[in-house]
Amino acid sequence: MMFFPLFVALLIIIILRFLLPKAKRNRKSILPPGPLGLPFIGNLHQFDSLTPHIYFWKLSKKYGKIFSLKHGSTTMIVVSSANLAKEVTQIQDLTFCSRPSILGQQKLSYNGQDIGMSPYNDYWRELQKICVVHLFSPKKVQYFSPIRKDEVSRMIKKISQQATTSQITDLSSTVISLTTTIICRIAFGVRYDEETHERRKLDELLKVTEEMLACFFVSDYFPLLGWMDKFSGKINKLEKNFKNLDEFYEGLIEQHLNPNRPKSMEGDIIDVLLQLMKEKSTSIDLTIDNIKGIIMNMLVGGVNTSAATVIWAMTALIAKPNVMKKVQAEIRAFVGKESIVNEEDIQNLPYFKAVIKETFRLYPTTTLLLPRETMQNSILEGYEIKPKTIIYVNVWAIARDPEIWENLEEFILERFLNSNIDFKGQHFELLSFGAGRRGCPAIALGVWLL
Ligand code: HEM
Repeated sequence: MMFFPLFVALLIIIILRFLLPKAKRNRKSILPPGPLGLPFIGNLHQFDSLTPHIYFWKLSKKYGKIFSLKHGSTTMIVVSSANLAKEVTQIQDLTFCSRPSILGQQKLSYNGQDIGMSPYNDYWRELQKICVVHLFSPKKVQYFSPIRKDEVSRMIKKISQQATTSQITDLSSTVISLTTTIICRIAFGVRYDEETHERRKLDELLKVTEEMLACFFVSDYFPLLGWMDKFSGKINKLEKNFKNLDEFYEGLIEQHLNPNRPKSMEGDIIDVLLQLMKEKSTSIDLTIDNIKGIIMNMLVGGVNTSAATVIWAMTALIAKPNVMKKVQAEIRAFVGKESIVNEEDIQNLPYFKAVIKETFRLYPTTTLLLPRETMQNSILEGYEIKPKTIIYVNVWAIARDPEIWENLEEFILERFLNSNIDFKGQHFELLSFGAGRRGCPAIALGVWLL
């Protein structure tokens, strides 16, 4: 009975929409085309949250390289071509470079006090500067090189031992463990041994954090229905996750402030940030919450992206034994008796470099980049885009654009052997790290000097 007035109102809206002369409807339509949604919820009921990039790719086949959707009152635009990606991330970067405020992300980033989820403002600009100069500069990336070498050597030893005792190696968990350990050592100077209680606790904490960051909260689209998130238990889970993370960061910061801290903490990311805070050498007052937000970015932005890239590359090579043989031969010829490739030598391994590029093309880890939010009115491909519109760049679809790539579903290294296309944000057909102001600030760390 309670829903009857709502039902009548919706019915009237639908009837009016269809009774309106077509010309008048068109005149109102300044947005790019897109699938017809329902009143109030828009296209939410059609959304595929597990593989949104594939869903968007299918829509782009029907509605074009730029299309729009509505989620509640939020307008979303999806672009699926290299030219439009360039428009969004380079030509009109300043218009499209903010981030939407999404409940889970806001909470876990201390209200956007991190780098990734912060809106575009003075605060974000200063953090970006800190990243470029202090955290992920070529010198700093080089400084962490012994950590990467040590961890890769340990992994090789473990795999060799497993091979000699005929044990099966679980590639995914081995690689995820590697990237988690490296990021923990770089960010806060601690090595959590596998199979320890502390390590299992951290892995679980990260798992729930990823889940909360990707979680759908009704209140993001229907603020008046926020009670539904409480009712479903999501808010409780988010609060608990936040509290656990906060305690974890507090413990680490306390250890760093202790004069008897282990030597491994000297020069790590928390150490650098605490130093900057103490010196007051930045144009904003860096706070402990800022440091916590940045640590969260490193854990969330660094672990799974790097691991997934390695896992995809290995999967592609296993499926193509001939290509695998060629890459192995190139590496063995170069390495000689050494058991590990020095990072600076990767420049001399063109076939191996092509593996990385082709993996980034076919299996980008951040398939839609991070969502951008428009800061002002703008025109994109002739359409009028209002402020606070959310923009997605479908990198996964661009990698499947037949106007750019031949045999696009095939893992073919030759396409990169005699080409200058790279993934550093200047070639919009290969945007694995994004581009422009909001492009990945840790690209050098992400690819270890490639
Ligand atoms: C293979 C590894 C990695 C890949 C493929 C990757 C990819 C990306 C992508 C696609 C974006 C969004 C760019 C955009 O919206 O235009 C991004 C942003 C970001 N990444 Fe990475 N990333 C990697 C490694 C890392 C690492 C190791 C860290 C930190 C230790 C990191 C920290 C960040 C941060 C903080 C942002 C947000 C930048 C901003 O909004 O201003 N990433 N990354």
